[in-house]
Amino acid sequence: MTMTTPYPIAIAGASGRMGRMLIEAVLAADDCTLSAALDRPDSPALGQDAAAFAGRASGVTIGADVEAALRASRFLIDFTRPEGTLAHLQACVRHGVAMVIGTTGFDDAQKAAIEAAAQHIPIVLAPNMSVGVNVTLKLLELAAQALRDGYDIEIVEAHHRHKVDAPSGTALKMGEVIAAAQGRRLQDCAVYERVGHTGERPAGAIGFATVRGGDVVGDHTVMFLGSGERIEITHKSSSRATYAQGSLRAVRFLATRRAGLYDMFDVLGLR
Ligand SMILES: NC(=O)C1=CN([C@@H]2O[C@H](COP(=O)(O)OP(=O)(O)OC[C@H]3O[C@@H](n4cnc5c(N)ncnc54)[C@H](OP(=O)(O)O)[C@@H]3O)[C@@H](O)[C@H]2O)C=CC1
Ligand SMILES: O=C(O)C1=N[C@H](C(=O)O)C[C@H](O)C1
Repeated sequence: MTMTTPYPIAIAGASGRMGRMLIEAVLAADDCTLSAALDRPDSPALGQDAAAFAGRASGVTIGADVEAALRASRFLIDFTRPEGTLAHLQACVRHGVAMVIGTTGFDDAQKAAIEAAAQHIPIVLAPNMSVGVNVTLKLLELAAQALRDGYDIEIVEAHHRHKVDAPSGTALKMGEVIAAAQGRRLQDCAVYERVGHTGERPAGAIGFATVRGGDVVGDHTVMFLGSGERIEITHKSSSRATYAQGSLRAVRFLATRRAGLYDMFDVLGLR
């Protein structure tokens, strides 16, 4: 019987909704080990055991020393905020640590910084790590090609009251996938707001609508609205565990990859 060394994984945003889900997933996976848990220097979680929220002891204390965390790690999974991810990115390049980035809400300059870092380390960047959402993106590619003419496209997403970015990274990715499948660019056709006397809907627009409230984990619906019929493609998340499991699949994928920027289509073989 051959024994392999488990992947040493640091989790950033350890006390966040996704951070906790990821810590549980890493502790439950035979091929992974929790090497470090990071939070902000002013976080009340510092000094606690990383699994204390679940009434368990992991033996890993939540800290704010990024350099020490990365010295002990081969991978960093980061679901924080764009500024946090960007700071961690530079540290990962210095330490040669591979990254799985789930954070959303990056601007163009921040995306360019991630692309530049991927020349030095392997990175999986995806606004949604769930298998179901990524299969939905493939369905949207097909639908967008077949429903190119005569169908108006609207994307509606709903999330919990704590979400800070809109539209969701997933909704934006859906828009990008649809636009690309139709030979267009999202920035040329996206409509993010409608208020007052808007006039008639411009042909070819891709509209976005955002709902925020309660504890909704993440719902996305794309409508293709024609004359006499409409097609709706919906994905609903009922647990954040799917994002955590997808992130561990991304770690396993990165373990055999050189520097480069990858996404969940690469991880799941959907390209
Ligand atoms: N790709 C995917 O599949 C998914 C992506 N997401 C995305 O992941 C991100 C996190 O979501 P969620 O877990 O719900 O958010 P939370 O607010 O629950 O958690 C964020 C964590 O990151 C920490 N943090 C915030 N700012 C910084 C910073 N500048 N530097 C370091 N750490 C920081 C927070 O600390 P503190 O509490 O002290 O602020 C907290 O621990 C969001 O962008 C969300 O859209 C979410 C689910 C799935
Ligand atoms: O903030 C969240 O919760 C989620 N964020 C991601 C996004 O912005 O698409 C993924 C998922 O929808 C949950």
